[in-house]
This record gives sequence, structure tokens and C-alpha cells, in this order.
Amino acid sequence: MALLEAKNLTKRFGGLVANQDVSIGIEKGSITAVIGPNGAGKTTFFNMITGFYEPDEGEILLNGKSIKKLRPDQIASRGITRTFQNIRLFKEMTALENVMVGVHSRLSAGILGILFNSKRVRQEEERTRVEAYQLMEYVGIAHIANEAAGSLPYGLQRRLEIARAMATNPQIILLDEPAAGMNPRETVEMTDFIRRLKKELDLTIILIEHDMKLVMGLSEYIHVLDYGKKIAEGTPEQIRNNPNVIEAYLGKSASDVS
Ligand SMILES: Nc1ncnc2c1ncn2[C@@H]1O[C@H](COP(=O)(O)OP(=O)(O)OP(=O)(O)O)[C@@H](O)[C@H]1O
Repeated sequence: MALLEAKNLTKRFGGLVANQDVSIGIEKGSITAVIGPNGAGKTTFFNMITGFYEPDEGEILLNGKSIKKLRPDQIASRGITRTFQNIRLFKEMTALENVMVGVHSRLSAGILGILFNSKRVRQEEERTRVEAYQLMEYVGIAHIANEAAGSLPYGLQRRLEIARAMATNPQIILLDEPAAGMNPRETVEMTDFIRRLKKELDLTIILIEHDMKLVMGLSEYIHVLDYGKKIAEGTPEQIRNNPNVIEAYLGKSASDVS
């Protein structure tokens, strides 16, 4: 059984069908890419999996149980986390504090704890700080712990967002264009880092990415969307040679998939 199963998902915005009958199964411990031209429906798919949009039709199963009607925080607590295409950090807060927010969402002493048990709250605060710092060390960004998130270069902000997502202790992480805006060196580092997440933490990774070199080099399996419909799935080799995929990218840039 697939760890995560999206079955026949459809999402409409007025007359526009952003996802139509999309089915995607994700195996535990795999790296899967969802690709397609601009506006194909990739982020809409992520938004349904993570509870930001409720599908109009279809079903989403995690370990065989429906998560379709759950809120984003409930889905996060079941181990599915994400990053965003447009980085969403608390820009005025330090990098460490941003990661602490992620850890907090898992540990939180609750409002009664805050009112009546300040010692426990203080201990939890300290534990949160230590955990967040360790996570930053793992991600290789501990040196920027005390810098304001908004002042960091783009590549570091992307890594920081991943560190915050990982702080919720996920089993599945959805990365929406992790290499967007990165220079070639940063892209290679990001590729290595994603591989490490899979290998060392046994994370299941689903990514949206326009950088075909990254997609083809990193993914074990690829699903292709075009105008809201899934037009192909397969290994990188199969996708590279799939006439439907080449056709979908033609007119944009045929060389994108080669
Ligand atoms: N909240 C929304 N309201 C109305 N239309 C939306 C909404 N979200 C997405 N859409 C539309 O749905 C379609 C699919 O958008 P989506 O962002 O999922 O595509 P995408 O494949 O992620 O594109 P890109 O690669 O450009 O990020 C687009 O036509 C978009 O304008």
C-alpha cells in the first residue's frame, strides 16, 4: 500500500478546473516530483494534500485513512509538512526563532501550562531552543541562528524554511520549488541536501520543480500535469522520452525536458 494516495482529485475555481481527476500514489521513503508547465495545477495539488484546499471530488489517504477533510494543522500533526513557492518566513524574527515556531507546534505546553506552570513553560522553551538549534546544525545553517530571517540570502532562506518544516517531525515533506531563484552552486547543494534527508531520515519527499536537471537527477518517479490533468508518470528516463510530455513542453521550451 502506498504511504500517501491521492485518488481522482478534482479542484475547481469557478469555471477553471485546476486539477481534474488526478491520482498519484507515493511510496514510503521515495523522492517523487510533480512537474508540468506554468499553471498546470501543481501547487493546487500540494494545497489539497496539505489541507489548504478541500478537493471538490476525490479522496486523499494517508496510511489508508482519509485526511481529505482535515485542517492544515491537523495534517501537519499527522506528519505531512511543506514549504511554499513564495518563502513564508517571519522575516523580523531571527532564523532560530523561526525554527522554534515549528518545534513549538509539536511541543506546546498549552494555555493552561502558560498560566499556571511557568517552570514547565520555561523548561519547554529551553528544550525548544536546543532542538531548533540542533536542527539548524543538521541543515548546515547554525551559523546564521541569530540573524533576522528577512536579511538572509535567498538560498539560506529556502534552507531555513525546510528546517522549520522539519521541526514538526514529519514523515512526508512537500517542497514547492526548492531551488527557485538559486544559483547553480546553491542548486547542487540543495539537491545533495534533499538526498540526505531521504537517506539519513528516511523521509518521503514530494517536490515541485521547474529545474529539469534537478528533477531528472533527484527523482525516482515523476508525475506530469498539464492543464490540470495528469498526462504521464514514470521514471525520469520514461518521462524524458514520453511524447505527451515533450508535446506539453513544446511552445514553452522543448529543451526543458531534455
Ligand atoms: N485560489 C485560486 N483561485 C482561483 N484560481 C486559482 C487559485 N489557485 C490556483 N488557481 C488557478 O489554477 C490554475 C493552476 O494553478 P497552480 O498554481 O496550481 O499551477 P502550478 O502548476 O503550480 O503553476 P506554477 O508552475 O506557475 O506555479 C491556474 O490557472 C491558477 O490561476
